[in-house]
This record gives sequence, structure tokens and C-alpha cells, in this order.
Amino acid sequence: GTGVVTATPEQGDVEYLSPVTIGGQTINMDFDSGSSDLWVFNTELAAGSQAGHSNFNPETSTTFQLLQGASFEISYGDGSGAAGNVGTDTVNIGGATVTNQAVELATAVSSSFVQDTQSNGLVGLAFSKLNTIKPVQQKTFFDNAIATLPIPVFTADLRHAAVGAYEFGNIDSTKFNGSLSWTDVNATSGFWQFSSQQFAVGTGPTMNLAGGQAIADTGTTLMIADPSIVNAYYSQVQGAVNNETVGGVTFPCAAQLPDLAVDIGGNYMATVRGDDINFSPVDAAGTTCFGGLQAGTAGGLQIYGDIMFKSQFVAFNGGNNSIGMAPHQ
Ligand SMILES: O=C(CN1CCCCC1)Nc1ccc2c(c1)OCO2
Repeated sequence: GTGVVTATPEQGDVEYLSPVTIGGQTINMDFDSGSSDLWVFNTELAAGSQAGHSNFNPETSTTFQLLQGASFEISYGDGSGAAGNVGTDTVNIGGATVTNQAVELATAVSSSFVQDTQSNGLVGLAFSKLNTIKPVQQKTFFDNAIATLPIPVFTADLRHAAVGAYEFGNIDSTKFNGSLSWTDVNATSGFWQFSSQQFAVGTGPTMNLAGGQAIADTGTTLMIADPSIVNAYYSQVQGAVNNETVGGVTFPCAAQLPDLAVDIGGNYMATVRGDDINFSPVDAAGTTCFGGLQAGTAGGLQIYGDIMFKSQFVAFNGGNNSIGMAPHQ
């Protein structure tokens, strides 16, 4: 069957939380198309780390089974991480159900996870080759579910300051304008990766980024792009500065922000709304704002995170490794 769950943004669209039922216990988790581990806050964690969170209790689940000798350890691009033991249980996401899903029980989590009490773990939706479980790597929820889904797809419908949805096994065409533009994905690195070699700032000319590559990453808040794109973009924003103390580009909150169009696999130019690139104030007075578009390393892999998803409905096809995109309805 299919599955559909709400995707509720935290304050400031920092991340999106969706309800996941594990062994009959419903827990709000962060769906991350940039990683491939399903790990959860749980009663094995130190009490100080559990505080404020929903903690899965393997002892009260009648279907949980420990995976003897298995462990996981994951670290993310922002320096956060988690590690612990592994079991299997029945995982139900909005009706889409997997009976023997690897459920990773964190026994250690980094401070940013402890502090974010709205998020109680991650559901990794990248390719299973990135799963960190040892000695035997395990599959993602989507990989396990795909054979039972009417179509081998999940979709992300993330909104600015509004409730959206993740859907498994169905493409809801009422959620986007026109038709989806499909692009082949290169899964070699385990990401939903595609070429992105052109961009345009506002009504300006299309510019080239030879060899540009990007990933579609629902777990990353911002849009991390090549410095050439970031410089071209903020050269059009009065008062934009690279603010070392804050750790990225800031500009006056009153600035008029142009749209940014980025190439998706040579088939489609995805327009990211300028308003969504005004991410958040950095000062109490709300005078200076932090950009939703920030620079990665030159020539590095670009990370199209939630800033892009707020403008684009995205379908992830695991049957033929492709991504479909269209503006939200
Ligand atoms: O770490 C992440 C996403 N991560 C997903 C799991 C929760 C914590 C955040 N994204 C990321 C990826 C690359 C980066 C980066 C951040 O900062 C600099 O480079």
C-alpha cells in the first residue's frame, strides 16, 4: 500500500518532522534524503540525552528483535553524529509498512540532536550503500518498502512555515504545477545526485558551472552551492556581506532578493524563490538576515536542501533512479 505523513517545519524551517510508528510507538522524526540510517532516540540512551524527547522503548515493543552484534556510527556534514546498537521492528510510515526494518538505537548522540527536542531521530532515504550498520549493512525503509509500493517512488512536498507531506508509493499531481520534469540520478556515491551546470540570478543571463554536480537533500536546511553561484547571486543584493563572525553571507532583512534558477540534469531549471533565500534574522532587532544560499567548496558537491524544496515538489524514483521536479501548486 501507499503511505502519507505530514511534514511539519520546526520554527524557522530548520528541519521538518514526520510521525513514524515503530513497534506501535509513534515518534516524530527527520526524513533525510542525504543519508541512509534510520536511528531513533530510545530508553537505552543516557537520561540526560533522553530528556525532552520521545524515546522508543524496545522492551515494550512486542515485535522488536535485537540484531546480535550489530552496531552503527554515523556523522553528518554539519559535524553532528550518533552511534549505537541495532534491532529490527515493524515500521509504519503513514500506512506504508515494513516488517523487518533495521531500527538503530542510539546510545550516543551529539549535542545538537539532544538540544533539538522536537526531533527524535532520522529516517535515511538515500541509497542503502551509505548505511553505516556493521558487520552487515542494512537497507533503508524505502529500499525495503519499494517492492510493495504501487510505484517505486517517494515524494517530498515541503513548505515554508506550513505543513507539507512525504508520500510513499504515490505521486499526488494536485501538489504541483504542470508536469514533473524527470532527470536521471547518479547513485554511485549513494546520494540522489544529478548534474547541475547552469544557473541564473533573477532575470539575468544563464551562467555556466562546468562539471557542476548536486544532491537533493531534505535533511539539510540550506542550499550549499558553488562559490561562483553564491558570489553571482549576492552581487545582486545590496548590503550583502560575507560575515565571518556569523559564519556566512548576511544582508539587510529588508533587501529585495532575486530568484535563483538552477539546472537540474540539463532537463529543467528549478526556480528557487528569492523570499525563501531570506532565511532568518541573526540579530534581535531583525535588521540583519542570514542567507539561505551559502557557499560550499569550489568544485565540490552542491547540496540542494530545504531552501530548494520549499519551491519545488520533488519525486524520488528508486525504480529507475531518477528525480522528478515541478513548482509547488
Ligand atoms: O549535516 C547535514 C544534514 N544533517 C542531516 C541529519 C541531521 C543533521 C544535519 N548537512 C550538511 C551537509 C554538508 C555540509 C553541512 C551540512 O555544513 C557544511 O557542509
